[in-house]
Amino acid sequence: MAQPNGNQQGKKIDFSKRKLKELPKAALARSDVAWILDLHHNRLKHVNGISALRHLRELNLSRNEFSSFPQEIEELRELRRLYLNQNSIKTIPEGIFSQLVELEFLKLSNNHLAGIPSDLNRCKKLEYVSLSNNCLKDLTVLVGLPKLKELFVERNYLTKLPASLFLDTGLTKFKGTENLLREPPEEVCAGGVKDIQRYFKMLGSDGLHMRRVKTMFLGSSMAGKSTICRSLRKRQPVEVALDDRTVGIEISEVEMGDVRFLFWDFAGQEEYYLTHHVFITPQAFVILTIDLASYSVKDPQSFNESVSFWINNIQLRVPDSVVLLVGTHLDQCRDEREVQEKKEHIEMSIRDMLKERRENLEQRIKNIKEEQKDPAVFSDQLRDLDHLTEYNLKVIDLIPIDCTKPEEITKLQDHILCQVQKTELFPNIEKTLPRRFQEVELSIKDLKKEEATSKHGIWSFDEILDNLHTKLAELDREDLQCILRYLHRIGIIVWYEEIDTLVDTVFVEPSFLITLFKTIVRHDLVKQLKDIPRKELQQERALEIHRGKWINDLRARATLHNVAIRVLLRRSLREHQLDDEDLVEEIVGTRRKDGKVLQLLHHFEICLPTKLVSPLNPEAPEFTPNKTWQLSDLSIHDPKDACLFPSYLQDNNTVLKMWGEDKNDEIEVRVYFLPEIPHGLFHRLIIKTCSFYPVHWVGKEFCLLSSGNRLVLLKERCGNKDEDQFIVIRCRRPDPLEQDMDKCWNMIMTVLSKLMQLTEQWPGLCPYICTPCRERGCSAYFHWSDWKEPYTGTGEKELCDNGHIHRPEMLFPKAQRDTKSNESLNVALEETS
Ligand SMILES: Nc1nc2c(ncn2[C@@H]2O[C@H](COP(=O)(O)OP(=O)(O)OP(=O)(O)O)[C@@H](O)[C@H]2O)c(=O)[nH]1
Repeated sequence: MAQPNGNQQGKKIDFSKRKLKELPKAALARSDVAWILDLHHNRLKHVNGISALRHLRELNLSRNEFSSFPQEIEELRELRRLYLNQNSIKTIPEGIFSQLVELEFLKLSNNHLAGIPSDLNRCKKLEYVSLSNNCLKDLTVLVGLPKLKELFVERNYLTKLPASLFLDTGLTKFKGTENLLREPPEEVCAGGVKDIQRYFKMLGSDGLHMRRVKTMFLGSSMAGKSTICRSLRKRQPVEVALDDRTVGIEISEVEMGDVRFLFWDFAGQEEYYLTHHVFITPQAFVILTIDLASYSVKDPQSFNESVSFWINNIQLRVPDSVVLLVGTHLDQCRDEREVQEKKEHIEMSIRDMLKERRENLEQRIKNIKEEQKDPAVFSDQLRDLDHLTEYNLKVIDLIPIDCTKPEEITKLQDHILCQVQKTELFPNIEKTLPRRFQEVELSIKDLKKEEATSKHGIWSFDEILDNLHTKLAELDREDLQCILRYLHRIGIIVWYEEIDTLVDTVFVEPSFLITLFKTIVRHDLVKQLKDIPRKELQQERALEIHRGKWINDLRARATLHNVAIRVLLRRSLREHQLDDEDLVEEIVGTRRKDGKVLQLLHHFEICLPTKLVSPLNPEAPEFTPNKTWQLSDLSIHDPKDACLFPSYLQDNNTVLKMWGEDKNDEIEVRVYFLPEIPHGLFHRLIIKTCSFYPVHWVGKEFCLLSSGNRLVLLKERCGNKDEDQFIVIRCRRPDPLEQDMDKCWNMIMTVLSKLMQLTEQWPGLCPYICTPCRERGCSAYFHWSDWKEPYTGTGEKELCDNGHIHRPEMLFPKAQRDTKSNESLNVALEETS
């Protein structure tokens, strides 16, 4: 007979992770005293007999195989907590919840529920309800639950939230992303309960119905993005000079028909890609521009560079987008046949690409299902993969145009308008907004014209509030915060309130800020440094010899001196005729304080503040005898004198010299990425890990971290298009005879947690973790079911598919067997959860 897991405390019976198909008799044996029954991670489809446990307070049936709601639960009248998440329940009959009046906690996420029974409303003691990942369209049933504090409804089909769910209720936590919300829009919901309450209070009964689409123009340099953008704006062809390359991103607003388009024109030059992903946001319309004249159907590189690179990036970062293909330079193509051939080639190749990705995902799901020894262990991973297959990049056929002809611009405009009207492509283009939102938006537009600030559009929060008060008397602080958050999320303004030093700064002209960004992150930085006149150097107390050093350090170490950054920014401001010294200092910074631009670059992990002298090892003993090294506050506030930009790194020599040859007795973990490693991910991993481990060496595809006398090597392997792309994490212990691997695993797990945290910013990315067999030449590997879940193997040794024997501690962290013993993993888990 099945026995409960571990030590039972009388009131709790634990039968989790047992592959059970029936409720075990032993679970019912203590019906008089059992309070908690844990049956999660089994294969249950029913729980016949459970009604015997009349005093049950908590029942956990998550991760089982229920396709219908287990009716017998209605007999459990004392139930407080019920877990039925991660099953396949489609409906819940009426009449069950009306019996469960003591229920306080209900978890039904990850099922297929299309509705909630109306008698759920009788559970007046409910405090927590999770219904995420279902098919719900309406939440009215939940109105009037007096004690409801936390509600989770992400990934459903909700279009509208009931105002009475939020107004004058005790709700404190709400998550509702990835629905089809119009009222309130998702950008308001992202601000949490308080913003939703503000929204409904301001909405009243006469909300405005707005149709607005953020439109992002992506594509290679010279494809014609700016030409299209500017021509659509002017409603006639605009010729863009050949040397007028977009620097960063240009933002503009255009009204076409009854839709307002917010155009974001992204620079196509490679050096700018690193900062693009910050601004590529979900729920946007992407116009992928391709120069048809230079496109070649014979050269695969042509498709890779001008199409597949972009489609992959969009798919990784915003996998649910709508992409319109626009082919420019029609006038420079030979004839209609050439255009048709190229159009068909591009469309067909994209279809193949998307099909291949889908098949790859399906194959992986199939493999896991076939290989699985214990389905419960893999269920999280299967769910993530299933979720990835649900993403559906919608690519609209290519429209070829000649940007030099007025009628072609009109044709493109009509085509764009026609696409955004299609509800199957843009189901929630229309948003309901309180009139106050529009009033504030219009007033901010007026602020942009104010002479004193029109060139930079930088305002303090209080200045904006004061200014708006003259027009909108009863607008309070919280109202304005709620509206600014919304305007920030839709891309009208930039307000990074999460950065302490910028909480009071609102950029009403986002393109100005981005232009400043690009003063530093650009393709021709060395030339920019060379072009600085001597007089401007002197203003920052720099000499010619300093310039030489800046250029050398940039080339050799990818570091840019803070003085150089200040000189470049000053230059850029002067070009914008900005000379108010207070403002300049605020943006540029001083020797003692970083300016706003640098703060933002740090925040987005584009660069890492660094010292130019060799870093001291904080764990080394201090020189003074008998005195231990003090990690004083000084090391934290120590002003840094340069920034490391990993994107400017040229080679790997320093790292390779420090690391020497790879050895077999090191621990190695690999993280594979499907379809590929996103551009900039490795650079950001370098910044994340180097800010954690102050002793480090960096290279173009390598990074070496040191903690005490242990070394961890990170290596990016991009290979060519047909090879798997992965990141290797290796750890070398100081003494090969040392048996205790815990410290090595601590380092690896810290790096891994930072990497997994980063991957969350690319929702279309599919990581796969494994330990390769350490035997030289062996291609076998050990798959990690889930990096957060404990490894459940108990054997003394592990055998690879080719029969090579390994000690488990060389393959998996001890933390995977005993989570509590690994502090850094626990920190990592907290960070990522
Ligand atoms: N003849 C012709 N020229 C075009 C057409 N479309 C764009 N051009 C020209 O191609 C050049 C590059 O166009 P841009 O719009 O600047 O290209 P972009 O994609 O914005 O380039 P980046 O700013 O580098 O990202 C400009 O000189 C345009 O005038 C077209 O359909 N026909």
